[in-house]
Amino acid sequence: MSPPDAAGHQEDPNAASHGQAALGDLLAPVRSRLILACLLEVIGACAKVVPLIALVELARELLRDPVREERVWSVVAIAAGALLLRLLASGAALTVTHLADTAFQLDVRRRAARRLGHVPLGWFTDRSSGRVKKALTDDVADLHHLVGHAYLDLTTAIVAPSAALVYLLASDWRLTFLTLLPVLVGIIQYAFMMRGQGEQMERYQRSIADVSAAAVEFVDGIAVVKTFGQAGHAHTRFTSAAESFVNDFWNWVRGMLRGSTVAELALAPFTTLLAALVAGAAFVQAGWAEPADVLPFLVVGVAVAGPFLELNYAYQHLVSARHAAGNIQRLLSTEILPPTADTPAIPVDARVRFAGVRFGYSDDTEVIRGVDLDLRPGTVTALVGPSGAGKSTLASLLARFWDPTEGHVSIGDADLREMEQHTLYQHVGMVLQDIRLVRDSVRENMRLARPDASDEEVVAAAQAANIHERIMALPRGYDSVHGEDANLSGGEAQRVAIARALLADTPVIVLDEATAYADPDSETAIQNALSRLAAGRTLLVVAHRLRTVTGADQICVLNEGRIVERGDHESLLARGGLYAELWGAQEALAEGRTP
Ligand SMILES: Nc1ncnc2c1ncn2[C@@H]1O[C@H](COP(=O)(O)OP(=O)(O)OP(=O)(O)O)[C@@H](O)[C@H]1O
Repeated sequence: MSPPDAAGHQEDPNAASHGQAALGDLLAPVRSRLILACLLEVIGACAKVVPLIALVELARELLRDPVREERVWSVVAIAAGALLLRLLASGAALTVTHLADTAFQLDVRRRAARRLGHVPLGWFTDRSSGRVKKALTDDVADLHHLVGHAYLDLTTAIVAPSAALVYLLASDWRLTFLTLLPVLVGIIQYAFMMRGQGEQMERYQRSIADVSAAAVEFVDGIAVVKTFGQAGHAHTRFTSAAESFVNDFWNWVRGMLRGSTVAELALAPFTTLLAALVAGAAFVQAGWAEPADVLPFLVVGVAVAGPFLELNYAYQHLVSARHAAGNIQRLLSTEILPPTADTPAIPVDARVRFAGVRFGYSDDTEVIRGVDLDLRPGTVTALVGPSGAGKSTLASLLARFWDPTEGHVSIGDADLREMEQHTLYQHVGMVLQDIRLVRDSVRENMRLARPDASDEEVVAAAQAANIHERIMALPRGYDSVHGEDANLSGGEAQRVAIARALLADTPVIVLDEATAYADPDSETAIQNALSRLAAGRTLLVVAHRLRTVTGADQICVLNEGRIVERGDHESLLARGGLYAELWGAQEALAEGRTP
């Protein structure tokens, strides 16, 4: 399988448009619970309007002569009952949505864990880790707001005004129309303002992304740009992105300022009240209504206009939730390794074979262009060659970071694609250039390879990797936690990784740039550790310093994705080809001569 976004994934700018479908898919398991919650909220929203109507009826009753005490008490009881019902129904609705949200988050995180457990290891770069974090924390939090609150807010914002409207229409349709005229104006004004907002919103999001990118670039590269006296240049990039953001934002807001002031004024409860008062007074004067008939419009009219702004907020949440759902859905559909055959292959020995292997990170550039290579059990094979020749890529195929696009890689006659993951990693161990220690004790970091290893075995592996003394010098020895009280240098972390590989005791080992961090002191320690690791195993070493691999059983010189020379050190030197050239250049450098 080829990497879907190995070159670095850009967030899909059209995520929002795919978002609706994604949202539907993601929420499918909790849809019935959400419907139930919305139905409960409908009851709560209707009950919310009842006390207002009761207030009107109470006022009407109190204006009568004589006052019917019994009726007054029944109206009060209905109002109190409605309040209680509102509390219970909305409380129950909130409980249901929050339970649904918990189930939804668990489902998303489980699906993500299952999916990511089957994506190729090469997919996990810093950038993709950032995407995973964003999707599983920020985007899931955005959806929490939608699932937990916004659907209910939306329901109340639609149902409560509708119920109030029905009551008003039943009281007097002409007064209803006049009272709600400003609301109508406000809604039309809003609709007018919202035209083209999608485009503006996208421009705004792009400006924010530019500012973030410039800020990250500025902060990440500050040491380098300062070293080269270019801090001013990086600073200019950041300020111009920020200025362009401010301009875009101001143009957008300025255009909306007048319109939104008019709309908000028209929708303000005070305006509805004023309209009801003016229209009511006119109707009473004209003899078309009694003063008591105006009361519903003064009290309940406000309930129609008020929730409109809430409707707007709930809609905004829906829009951002769609965007978030798009991101989560893309993470959950990350391309995975094809499933293993029904009868998984098991290696018969530690022989490694690359047969006609071709691979590219993208369809248009091939990095490995037809490699045939045999690694006999118990031998050391070194991959050398110019930078960018494809050495690390070829080695990573043996640990199944990616699958070849053509040909195959096998261990003990078992194609890697036909092996179960755990079988593969029981056979192949890795010490890579990018050493990853997890935030846990040094002991547990080593035990990652074999959780059942005893303390004695851990210490023995650390001794063999020449790192035991250093670990004992840490504040809490083997219990020191990486990143807290165990701050290991690159070379030391590498020896921990070698100890881990020793503990894993796999018959095949991939070593990538095993001497990258070595200072002269630790180089000997690392080399000794490596010799112990190599003993009896099949080793594939990516080497930059040719001196470290002169003893290898076989040295393969890679150039532009092909093996151009192979043999042992002596025979390659005698041949006078690329290897001899690289050797000459490195020796000259080591001796301080110009190559
Ligand atoms: N994850 C990746 N995504 C896309 N391209 C990549 C990736 N890793 C490596 N490449 C590209 O593949 C080519 C081979 O890289 P590779 O790291 O395998 O070469 P190398 O011989 O190990 O180089 P070096 O000695 O400099 O480490 C290079 O052009 C590199 O830019």
